[in-house]
Amino acid sequence: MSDPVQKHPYPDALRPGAAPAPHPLLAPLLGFLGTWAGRGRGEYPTLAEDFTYAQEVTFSHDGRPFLHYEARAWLLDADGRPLRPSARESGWWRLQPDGRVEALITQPTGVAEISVGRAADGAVDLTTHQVALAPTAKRVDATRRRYTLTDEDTLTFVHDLAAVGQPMQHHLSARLRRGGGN
Ligand code: HEM
Repeated sequence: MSDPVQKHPYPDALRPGAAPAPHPLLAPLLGFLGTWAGRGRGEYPTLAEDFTYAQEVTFSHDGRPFLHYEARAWLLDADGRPLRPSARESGWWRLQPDGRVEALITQPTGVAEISVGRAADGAVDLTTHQVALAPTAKRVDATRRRYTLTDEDTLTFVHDLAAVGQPMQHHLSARLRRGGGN
């Protein structure tokens, strides 16, 4: 006889005040914890048109010195209605002493990024340390990601991309609100 399946004894926390207590190294990014939703715009010189998208992002932790990160986007039509699923990614942001961050992020497009940067004053700036590509993935050379808490309920995001033979330049900008809405 096997034991009955138990509920996970160590669920993730989505708020700084929830159990488990956040690891002290999470301090610079405590304001990121939770679920965010909002809209953004994107472009790239290889694309015929700019696009508008909506996105949900979640940061959680289990008491250890890393965040679990998950983001799902979908494209919107000119009237703001959902058009189709778009980029999604998930990963782990490892917080180091002095606010250093090592982020491991994977995408279903066959791209795995390791980015490094710093977190301070509710902002983090990540640049590529290494990109690994699945054999059929499009070529991605590097990214730069900046996340900024402009107030406790607003997270802005800017993403630059060097890919498919193009130099580093703007791909995405978004403004997310805590718990949803725009
Ligand atoms: C909110 C997140 C994102 C959205 C909404 C988004 C949206 C798009 C869209 C609409 C396209 C055009 C192709 C298509 O229709 O699917 C595209 C292309 C592309 N995106 Fe993104 N993207 C996102 C994040 C990313 C990230 C994180 C990366 C890389 C790390 C990336 C790399 C690329 C590349 C390489 C292309 C192909 C360009 C080409 O072949 O000309 N995107 N993206």
